[in-house]
Amino acid sequence: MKISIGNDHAGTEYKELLQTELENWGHSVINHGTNSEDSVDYPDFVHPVADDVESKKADFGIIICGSGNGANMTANKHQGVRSALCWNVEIAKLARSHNDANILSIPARFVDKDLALEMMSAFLNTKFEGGRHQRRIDKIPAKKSC
Ligand SMILES: O=C(CO)[C@H](O)[C@H](O)[C@H](O)COP(=O)(O)O
Repeated sequence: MKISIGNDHAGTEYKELLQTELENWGHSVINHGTNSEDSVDYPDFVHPVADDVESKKADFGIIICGSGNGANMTANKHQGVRSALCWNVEIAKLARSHNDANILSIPARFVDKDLALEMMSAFLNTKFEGGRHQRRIDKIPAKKSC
């Protein structure tokens, strides 16, 4: 699969680890993240990932910042993006099986590296269940007021 990845300075070390693992698993990675630990602004590195997912240039996105929240909020501004902030393996599986999430947001300062890898594996290997969950995600987009 094609995976687009983005991170700020808080996620650089995790990005390097996750990118290496993704490539070992045979995926191709588009790296939009900073490669330095110098302070940067997460939207600059997350919007390109959401663009890739929105345009279907990538199958999935992985975004990493300190708490995962800023990255997640940024990604969810894009149409067709469902970004999920995850902090354990079960939540990462549910984000796919129930929410059909297409971006995984990882809080690098609150999960260790092994857990980040396990969540990424669970996320990429879990299928959307459809059915009642499809009906619900169809209702997520905000309706325009008159
Ligand atoms: O903005 C964030 C929270 O949603 C990200 O976690 C950032 O990584 C964090 O705010 C960066 O903080 P820093 O003190 O500038 O390193």
